[in-house]
Amino acid sequence: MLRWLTAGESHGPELIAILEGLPSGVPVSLDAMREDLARRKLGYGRGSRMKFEEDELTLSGGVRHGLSLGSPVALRVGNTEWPKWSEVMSPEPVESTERSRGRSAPLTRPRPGHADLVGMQKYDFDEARPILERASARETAARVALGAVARSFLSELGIRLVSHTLSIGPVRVPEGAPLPGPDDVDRLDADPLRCFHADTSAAMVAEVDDAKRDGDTLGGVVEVLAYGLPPGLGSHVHWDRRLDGRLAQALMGIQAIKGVEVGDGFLTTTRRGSQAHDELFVGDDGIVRASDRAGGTEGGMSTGTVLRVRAGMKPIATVPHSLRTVDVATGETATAHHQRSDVCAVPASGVVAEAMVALVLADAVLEKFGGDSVGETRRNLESYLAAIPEELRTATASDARLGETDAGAVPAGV
Ligand SMILES: Cc1cc2nc3c(=O)[nH]c(=O)nc-3n(C[C@H](O)[C@H](O)[C@H](O)COP(=O)(O)O)c2cc1C
Ligand SMILES: C=C(O[C@@H]1CC(C(=O)O)=C[C@@H](OP(=O)(O)O)[C@H]1O)C(=O)O
Repeated sequence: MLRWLTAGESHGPELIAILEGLPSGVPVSLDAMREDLARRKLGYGRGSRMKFEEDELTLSGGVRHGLSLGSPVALRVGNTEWPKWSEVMSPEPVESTERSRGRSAPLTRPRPGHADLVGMQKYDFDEARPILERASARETAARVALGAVARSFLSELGIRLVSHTLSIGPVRVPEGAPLPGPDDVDRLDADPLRCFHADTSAAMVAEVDDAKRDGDTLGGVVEVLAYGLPPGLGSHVHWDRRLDGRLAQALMGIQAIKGVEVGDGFLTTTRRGSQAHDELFVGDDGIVRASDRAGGTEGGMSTGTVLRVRAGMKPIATVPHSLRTVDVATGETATAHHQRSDVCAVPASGVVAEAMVALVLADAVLEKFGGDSVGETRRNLESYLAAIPEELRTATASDARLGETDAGAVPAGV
């Protein structure tokens, strides 16, 4: 079992994360983790904070000479902006006069769509600062750093992930556009919206410009693909063991994600049964699925084909053209507080979604194959695959196979 926890506030000194249950022998590279942290800052439409704030990553446990030890991996993502916030976010009490000025001024005009108001009700605060600090997606930096470790473990077993942007507001990748493979990550990261379809990406840039001009914000949809999964991760036997359910929870657990789809998702509900499923044929290397509408799971288990999951993000809640709210200090109608914000953070959400999918898959792999060292996990995986009787074997998922099926087409509707 793999467990993970994060702690830390958006403007605090650092985020802290722990990953428990990782076998020994997994390459853990600070450079690879920093690369993923840099990827999370990408995306046309992110706010100014992404430019001046640095993630200062350090490893505090669980790794020696570049390899995991089997003990909990502990890491810190320091925040270079901390000196400016050390009074506002001081863990020590501060004088009440200091509490009322500048950055410390109470935030009493909660933003609709953010955690501000309900958080104040629930945690008994009279202003939003103590809530927004943890509700902020700054926390996803810690998850992405952990996700890099999970990805390294998975890649030791031949499992590789990629994410891309499917839509920004109303602009979406057309039906039939090719899907990215695991070797397309650099190309995707070079695109302003992490979109695999160049013409759509240009239209997305225009959409972000438009929203920014209007003082507005945008959401969208990202998709994560996992290549090289074995069949049988997760289980049909109990609701909380279903792989699709676990993925949905992990993706919905990302700030602002409001919908998750597996495979063709809601589109499948509009099809007749004869057009909704992936028919089986005898291929050269075993049973072949003729399509990938299901997105790589059946009965809550991975099928061994490419996993395809999507997450839909609502538009950023801190709308520059401020939304109407109530000033809870005066009881008067007001406009919601706004200092700065992202116009669109969908590409960054794709990188976070990739991290969450990696963590869930790594957990499911360990549940199925165990192993205190990565070598043991690999041996167990290989012997499981070798023990599947010839007549039940499916051909291994690969880019080439995906290209031969209709899964290469991006289905309409999300
Ligand atoms: C990568 C990322 C960046 C975000 N940036 C902002 C932002 O700049 N301003 C904002 O108001 N919300 C931002 N959000 C969304 C808020 O964190 C989210 O709206 C808030 O937690 C409430 O959403 P919820 O109802 O899903 O929890 C961002 C989310 C993600 C994933
Ligand atoms: C700091 C990050 O994202 C932040 C997430 C966020 C929110 O409300 O979720 C609001 C913004 O912060 P601020 O309100 O301080 O400008 C984003 O910059 C990050 O992703 O590293």
